[in-house]
Amino acid sequence: MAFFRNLSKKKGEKEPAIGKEGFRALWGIFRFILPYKHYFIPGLICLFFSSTILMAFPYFIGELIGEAVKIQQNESETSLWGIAIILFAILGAQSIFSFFRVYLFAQANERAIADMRATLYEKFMFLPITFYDKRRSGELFSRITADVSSIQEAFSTTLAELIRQTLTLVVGIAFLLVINMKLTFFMIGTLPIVILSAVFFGKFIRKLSKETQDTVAKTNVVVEETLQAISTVKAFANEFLELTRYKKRLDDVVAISLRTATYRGVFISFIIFVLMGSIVVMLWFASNLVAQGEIGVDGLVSFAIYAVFIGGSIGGLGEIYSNLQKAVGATDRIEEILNQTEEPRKEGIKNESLQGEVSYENVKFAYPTRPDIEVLKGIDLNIKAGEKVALVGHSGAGKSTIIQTLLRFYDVSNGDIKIDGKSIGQFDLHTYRSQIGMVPQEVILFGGTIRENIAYGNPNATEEEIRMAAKKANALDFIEKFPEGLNTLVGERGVQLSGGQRQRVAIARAILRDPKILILDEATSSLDSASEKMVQDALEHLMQGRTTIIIAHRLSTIRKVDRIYVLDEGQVSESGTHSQLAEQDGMYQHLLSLQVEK
Ligand SMILES: Nc1ncnc2c1ncn2[C@@H]1O[C@H](COP(=O)(O)OP(=O)(O)OP(=O)(O)O)[C@@H](O)[C@H]1O
Repeated sequence: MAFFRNLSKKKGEKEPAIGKEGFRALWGIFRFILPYKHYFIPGLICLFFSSTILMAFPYFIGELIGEAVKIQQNESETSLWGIAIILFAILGAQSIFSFFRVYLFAQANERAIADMRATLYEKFMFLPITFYDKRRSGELFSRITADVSSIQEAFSTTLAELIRQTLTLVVGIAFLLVINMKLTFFMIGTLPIVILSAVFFGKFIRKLSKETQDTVAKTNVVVEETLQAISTVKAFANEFLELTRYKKRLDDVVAISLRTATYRGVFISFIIFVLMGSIVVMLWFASNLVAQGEIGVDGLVSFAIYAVFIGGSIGGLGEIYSNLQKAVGATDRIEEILNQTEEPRKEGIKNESLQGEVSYENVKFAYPTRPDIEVLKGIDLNIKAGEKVALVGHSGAGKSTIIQTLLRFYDVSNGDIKIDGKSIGQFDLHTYRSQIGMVPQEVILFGGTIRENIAYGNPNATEEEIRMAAKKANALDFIEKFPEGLNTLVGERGVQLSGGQRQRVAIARAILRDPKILILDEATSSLDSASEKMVQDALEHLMQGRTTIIIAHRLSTIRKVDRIYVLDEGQVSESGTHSQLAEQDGMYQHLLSLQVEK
């Protein structure tokens, strides 16, 4: 039956066959178990005993029945109690070993799997942004969830099953040979017919199951998309359109599932016929041997039970193989991530406090995903410590790219970026980034409380410091209006706060961080004027005493900065104060005129 279960459980994905490499990968992932070998090895020993002890069971059942027949025929006077007690002793010993096998495996496994998840997560945290540019977050998410779970199953159930079934097979066949060689060879001769027909049909059914899974997956995409954008669906009054779309997909699912079910029905009845047929043939052959006196009733009973054990273990091998396949695939994908190079963690100047002088010297840069397109084409910037500058320019001119390179998300291919006269590559990454603060364009908060979100700027901050930061960010008033105050939950990604409120929480966070260099990516969508004023006041507060780089979308907010750099297609086309640039017949003037027209 395990074979049938396997078919229905089969997921849509197809894993490659397990080769030498696959086993090597699986062996490699075993390193996570090694620290817990003092649980794992005794677990293996218990598994060995629980499996082998059980193999004595059919033998004594045969003895019991054989003895009963002899008593009936007055050939023996022994009490059956003795054998029954042995059978109970076998069962008892088997249960104790099984319990410890499960317990010890779980002790090793749960810890090893938690270590594996932590190692992967640590990797995620320290992998460079370039890694994320090439991958979808949903895909990475499934590495730490589904793939780790497949490996967990392999380490706990699958491995145990593999050992148990193999032992059952080997010990079982050995017992059978002892009972009667002729019958054993006859059984081994009929087995391939059952196995071959199961494998042949099984493959066909699996293909159909995959089709069903794919169709179901497509249906799920519709639900996922519409739930994510439910406000858009409602705003366009397209509920019925979506419903029709979904029902159409459901019809497809029903059609293909029914087709698969028909074939599965044929398959199951066929297999049962072949299975039962082979049992009938076997019993016929065995009865002949009994009639000829070659085998006793006790031998026949033991034989039948061993045959069931062996049949079960062969049936189980299919499921074991497909689980191993899944685990090998998962291992490959996990190893691929674990082998990626992280951002440097320990190199460079540590604990140096920055002054905040920033200079770009002929910086050229292309994103690794598009190496042919140079986004920065020789940028020069000179920003003294404490100065406030703005970057302006058309969409796509390279403003955000300058910030990304300043944050060392990417290394530049040419030129140098220096802070306080030292190339940024010389600093320890943690020391360096912890002195840069950022208020992003689209503030995304973490789903906890307002307090946790502000404290993200400095996890060691005291309650007083958090309140002070909220006050300076003009956020304390609105926070205190919530009944829960700082303990108010912000909802997933901060959706329960307004845009302006979210920005002020982000400003409070930056104030608490107290960075030497501050990056303000101005929100493109404008807030209402009252809210805008509060955010602007909070930003003024935040900018005091720090080098500030503002990515400006609305030119009205940057009139007072020390210098404006106008970017055009990856180059600085003009720079100067607002009044200098406004008088110049250049791009800034053009941008200004565009905004006035609005
Ligand atoms: N991760 C990335 N990988 C590849 N190309 C990118 C990436 N990010 C941005 N680009 C490209 O680099 C160019 C500059 O983009 P950038 O985001 O720096 O412009 P921007 O001036 O900040 O624009 P906006 O005002 O619209 O935000 C664009 O052509 C963009 O398509």
